[in-house]
Amino acid sequence: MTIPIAVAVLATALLVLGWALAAWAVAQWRRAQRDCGAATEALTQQQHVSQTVAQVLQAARVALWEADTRGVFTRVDDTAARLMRVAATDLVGVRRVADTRDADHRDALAQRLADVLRTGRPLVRWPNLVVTAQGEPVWVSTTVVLRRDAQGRPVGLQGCDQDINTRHRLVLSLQAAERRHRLLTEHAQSILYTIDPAGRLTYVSPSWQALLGHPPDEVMGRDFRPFVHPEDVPLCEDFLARTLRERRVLPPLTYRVWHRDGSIRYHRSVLAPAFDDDGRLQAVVGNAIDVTTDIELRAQLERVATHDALTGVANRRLFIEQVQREVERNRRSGAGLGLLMLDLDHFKDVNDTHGHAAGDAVLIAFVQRCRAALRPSDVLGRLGGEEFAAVLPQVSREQLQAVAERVRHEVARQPYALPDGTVRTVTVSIGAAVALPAEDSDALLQRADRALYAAKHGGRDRVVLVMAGRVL
Ligand SMILES: Nc1nc2c(ncn2[C@@H]2O[C@H](COP(=O)(O)OP(=O)(O)OP(=O)(O)O)[C@@H](O)[C@H]2O)c(=O)[nH]1
Repeated sequence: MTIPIAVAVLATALLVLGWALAAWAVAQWRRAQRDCGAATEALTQQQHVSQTVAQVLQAARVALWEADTRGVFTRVDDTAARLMRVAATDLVGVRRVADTRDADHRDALAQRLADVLRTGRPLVRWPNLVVTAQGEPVWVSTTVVLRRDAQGRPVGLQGCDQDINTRHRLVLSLQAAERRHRLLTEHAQSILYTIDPAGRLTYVSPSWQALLGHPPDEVMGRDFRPFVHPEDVPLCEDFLARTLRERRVLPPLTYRVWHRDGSIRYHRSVLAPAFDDDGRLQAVVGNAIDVTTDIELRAQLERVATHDALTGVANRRLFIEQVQREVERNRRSGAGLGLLMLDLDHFKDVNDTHGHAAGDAVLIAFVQRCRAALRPSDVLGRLGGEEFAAVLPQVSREQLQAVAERVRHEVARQPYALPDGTVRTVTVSIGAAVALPAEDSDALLQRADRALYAAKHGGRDRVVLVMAGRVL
C-alpha cells in the first residue's frame, strides 16, 4: 500500500511540476513573443523613421556624406550622387574639395574643413560652389561636423550639402542688381528722387550732395519748396500736380534750385508716376540733371548772336526786332515812341590818325556816354560801323528832342583818352523821329535816317528831328 501511495504522490507531484513547467514555458513563450513583437515593431518604426528622414532629405535635396581626416569621401548617399550627377561609388575616394570650382573657393573650403578637424567646431550652412561631373556649377549649403570614434578621437568628417542653387543664384543676382543700383545712384551725374503728392522728398540719391551740396539725410523727408527758387515753385507744383492728374510722364521741366552755398543752379527734371496693379499710386519717381552749364552756354551763344561783340549793345537784327515790337506796342498804347539815329562825325579820321584800336576805344566810350544819357528802358543798338540807334518808348516829341540833345552833349562834353596817350574830342550827328500812329518800323527807321542825313549835311554835331515827313 505504501508503495502505490508513494508512486501516486510522486506521480501527482510530477504532474503538478509538469503543469507548472508547462505554464512557465507558455508564459515564457508568450513573453518572448511579446518582446519579439515589440522589437519587431521598434525595428519597423526605426526603419519607417529612417525612410521618412531619407525621403525628406531627398525631397529637400540634402545630400549626406562622410569623409576621412584627409577629407576623402568614404560614404556618399544617393542624393549626393544625384547632386553631382555621378554614381555614388564614383565619389568615394575623391577629395571633398575636388568638387569645388575656382581656386580661391577651393582654398577657402579646405581651410574650413581643416578648422573643423582642428577645433571640433562645426561648419554650418556655408555657401559652397561645387561642380557636377558635367562641369556644371551648383551652389550648395554645406554643413560639416567632426566624426569621432568611441574614445572621442577625430576619425573624419561628416556632413550634408543642401542644393540651394536656384535660391542662391537669385540671391546673387539680387545682390548684383543692388550693387549696380548703388553704383548708379552713387556715381550718377543726376539726382534720383521720390516725391509724395504733397511735395515731400521721400528719397534722394547720394548724388544730391555732389550736385547741390546737402548730405541726402538733410533733404530726405523735407518739402521740396525751400530748395527751389521762389519764382519757380509754382511751376514745380503745377508739374507735380499735372503728372499725378494725367498719370503720365510729362516733358521735362527746367527750374532753378539753390545750392547749399547759396548759388543758383538750373535743373531739368522728369517725373514718372508708378502705380500698382490696382491702379493705386505707389510713388512718383524723379530724375533731375544739372543743366546750368547748358543754360549759361546757350545764354552766351544767344548773346553773341544778338549783341555787338565790341560794345555789348544790341546788334542790327535784335535792334530792328526791338523797334518792331515797340512800334506794335505804341500802336496799341499810343504812349509815344521815339527813334534816334546816331552817327559819329569824321570817325574815319580817328582811325586814320590814331589807329583802329583808338577807334575801337572811342566806340566803347561813346556807347557808355550814350547809355548815361538814355533811360535804362531805352534800347541802344549798333546798326553797323560807327552808326548806332536808340529806340525810346513812352516819349513825347519834346522829350525826344531833349534826350537827343543830352546824348549829343554828353558825347562831345569831354575829350576821349586814346590808347596812344593822346586825347580827342568826338562829336555825333543825330536824326530823331517820333513814331506816327499808322507807320511801321521800316518807315520810322527811314524817317530817322533822313533826319540823320539832314544833320550831317547841316554841319554835323547836331540833332535833327523829323515829324510827319517834315524836318524840324
Ligand atoms: N575802329 C573801328 N572803326 C570802324 C569800325 N567800324 C567801322 N569803322 C570805321 O568807321 C569809319 C567810317 O567812316 P565814314 O563812313 O567815312 O564816316 P566818317 O568818317 O565818320 O564821316 P561822317 O560820318 O561823314 O562824319 C571807317 O573808317 C570804318 O573803317 C569798328 O568797329 N572799329
